Amino acid sequence: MSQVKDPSLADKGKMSYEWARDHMQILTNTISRLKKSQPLKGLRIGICLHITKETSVLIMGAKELGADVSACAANPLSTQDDIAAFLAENGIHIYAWTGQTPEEYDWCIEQMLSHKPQILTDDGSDSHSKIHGNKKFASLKVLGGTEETTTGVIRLKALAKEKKLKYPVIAVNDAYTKHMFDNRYGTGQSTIDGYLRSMNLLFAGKRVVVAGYGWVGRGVASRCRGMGAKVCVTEVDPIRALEAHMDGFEVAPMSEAAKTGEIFITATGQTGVIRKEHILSMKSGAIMGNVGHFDVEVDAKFLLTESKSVREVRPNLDECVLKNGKSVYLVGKGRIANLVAAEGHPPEVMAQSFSNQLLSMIYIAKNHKKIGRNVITVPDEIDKQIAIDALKAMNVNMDKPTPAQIKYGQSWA
Ligand SMILES: NC(=O)c1ccc[n+]([C@@H]2O[C@H](COP(=O)([O-])OP(=O)(O)OC[C@H]3O[C@@H](n4cnc5c(N)ncnc54)[C@H](O)[C@@H]3O)[C@@H](O)[C@H]2O)c1
Ligand SMILES: N[C@@H](CCSC[C@H]1O[C@@H](n2cnc3c(=O)[nH]cnc32)[C@H](O)[C@@H]1O)C(=O)O
Repeated sequence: MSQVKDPSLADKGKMSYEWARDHMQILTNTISRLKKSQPLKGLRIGICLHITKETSVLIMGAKELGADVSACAANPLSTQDDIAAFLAENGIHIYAWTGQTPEEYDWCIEQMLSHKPQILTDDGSDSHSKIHGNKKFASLKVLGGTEETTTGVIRLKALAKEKKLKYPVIAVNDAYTKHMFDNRYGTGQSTIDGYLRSMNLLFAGKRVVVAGYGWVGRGVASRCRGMGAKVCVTEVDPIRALEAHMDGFEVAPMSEAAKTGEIFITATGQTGVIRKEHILSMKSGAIMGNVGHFDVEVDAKFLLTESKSVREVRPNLDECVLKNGKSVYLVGKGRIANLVAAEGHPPEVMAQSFSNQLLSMIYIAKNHKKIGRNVITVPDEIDKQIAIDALKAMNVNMDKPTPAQIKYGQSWA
């Protein structure tokens, strides 16, 4: 009951799964610890995440804890086909392959939902939003859900604000052990990886423009600086712009940065951050892409449909010859470059995010009635425990406050 690109890739996928699993100690320890008690026994779990080697460790973990799992991709271009084949061979109902059309992407989400998940885990809220916006799924009885990323949480909070949210959701993104590490260090590294695989040009000495100085933007800007680039940040929030300035970055509006930038990376979750007028003012040779959310941060539609000509000059790099005669380049069709042009975040950082996911699924299973139709954060004790586990996995020791320090810290005198 699965649909993947090539089932014969399962053995390759198994090796990839094992490589990730062996570097996701926090997650695998949690799975081993809970295996005996089977906290997800008999539950149907629906997963709409990037189908990567790290995600396969989470999915196999949920299965080991007793769940019946159906899965689809959270992006039409991010599926690792060997991993999808491995999961299909291991009893997961999976509908995912890379290079989906928008219609196929939609169809796969619907197939995943056809397994009637009781707990729904999403990345970007495309499946949560389908349940809320499509009558076909109105009768689905979802006990609760989780959400992996910043933009997905924003969409769910908007539903809750309009009192339209149908079930409780845990905003996994909002855990400290998720956004401070995954969004910053994970995206920081995997963005460099994605851009390098697609363009294979030198960062050192280049003028890189990073749009957005949130968790993702900070990570990307700092890693680009580490590669020797001259980084300029664009922002709309005065506090974030001030922070970027004091972190030593140049800060400018996009209309100015566009004229001098050589590599552009958007990380805002917004729409129309790099627009037609910016693109037309860029230097010939400029390379742009996105690591925020949908393919609307950079105006990919303008580049891909209104250029004089478009050709893929390297994997995941389109040369767009504009009507003004300049050639500019788009990474990964404007979709998240770190997952489309590379393999997404490294396993160690996803171990933290996915430990939050797994423990949140279990929390929903036990507490969904108590939470009500709200978006809540990951309980503090889970967040802290993951930090403790991560330190242990990385062989890092820290101090404990002494009784005298605890007393001193609580005293007004
Ligand atoms: N590619 C990945 O693997 C990955 C990982 C984590 C998060 N994300 C996504 O990246 C996006 C950013 O996430 P975050 O956690 O950094 O969010 P955030 O809210 O911390 O930061 C977003 C920043 O963008 C700024 N911004 C908004 N509109 C802007 C504009 N027009 N120009 C310049 N700056 C603008 C905001 O002021 C804010 O500072 C979200 O869509 C999130 O879902 C992607
Ligand atoms: N559906 C949206 C979601 C944005 S992706 C952002 C999320 O991807 C997650 N992510 C990054 N790398 C990986 C990975 O390798 N495997 C699974 N998820 C990942 C990460 O936790 C982050 O919150 C879109 O495709 O545009």
